[in-house]
Amino acid sequence: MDAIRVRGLRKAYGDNVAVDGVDLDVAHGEVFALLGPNGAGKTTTVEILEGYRRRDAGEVSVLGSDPAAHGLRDRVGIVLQGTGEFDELTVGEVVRHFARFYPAADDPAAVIERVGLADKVRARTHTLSGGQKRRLDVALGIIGRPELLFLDEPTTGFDPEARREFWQLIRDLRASGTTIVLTTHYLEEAEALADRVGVIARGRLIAVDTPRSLGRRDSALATVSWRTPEGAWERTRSATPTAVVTDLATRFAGEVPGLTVTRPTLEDVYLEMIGDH
Ligand SMILES: Nc1ncnc2c1ncn2[C@@H]1O[C@H](COP(=O)(O)OP(=O)(O)OP(=O)(O)O)[C@@H](O)[C@H]1O
Repeated sequence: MDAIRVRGLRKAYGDNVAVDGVDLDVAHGEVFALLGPNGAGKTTTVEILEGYRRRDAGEVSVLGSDPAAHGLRDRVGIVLQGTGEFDELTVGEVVRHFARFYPAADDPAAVIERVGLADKVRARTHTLSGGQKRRLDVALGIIGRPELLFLDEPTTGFDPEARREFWQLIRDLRASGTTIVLTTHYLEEAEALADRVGVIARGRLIAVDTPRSLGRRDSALATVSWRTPEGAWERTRSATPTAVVTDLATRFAGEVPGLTVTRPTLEDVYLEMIGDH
């Protein structure tokens, strides 16, 4: 059985239909990224799966139960969009405090180390930087050793190095069997982490695929570009870029100036996809 199974999920706020008939399956051990523009319905969907929000219609099963009916607190970890502040408490106190809520909590010191806050154990949470607060949120999400972890825009405000460290943390969790559902606006993050991505636009799931194959990206035409002897840039789109490059190499009798061969990025296909909706 899948970790998550959703059929015909619907949620409206007054006249505003935020989630409009979403079907979704997430396998055990999978990392699934939900992409979509602001207001597309990602957070609403995820909050329904977490049991934080009630749905208007549809079937939802999370780890075999309906999140609206059953507490899954011990088995599910949740990182909401931006909290990370606990008044005068220190990082160590907050993580130790949350650890007490779980029957099989991880070691607080080890978790703090894993999220890269070891040198902030004694810092009061309100003194942390934005990115450090998000790291604390992540620590609280994983302290209970969840089977399933929800992360809503987990790396917003992270510097590039912190983002890479966070990606490694997610890979470690995946390797230990944790199922992960994350929302993100960073396409390279989805590409780096996700087994599959789902694109939500206006409350509908318009595509689900691997990052490599989304929008038939893997079979899209390649763009070959190079510089002519006169110094102008030339480019051509081709299904057989190797032949184009071979031909250029012959023509230039060796090195082709400024040669690049590119295919559409995940961001390219994503933008094209949501532009149509
Ligand atoms: N508590 C609420 N009350 C009323 N409307 C809401 C509420 N929460 C969300 N909405 C509306 O539902 C729609 C979907 O919002 P949601 O937060 O799910 O989008 P999102 O895809 O997570 O966006 P973002 O990328 O900006 O986080 C939006 O039109 C939003 O205004």
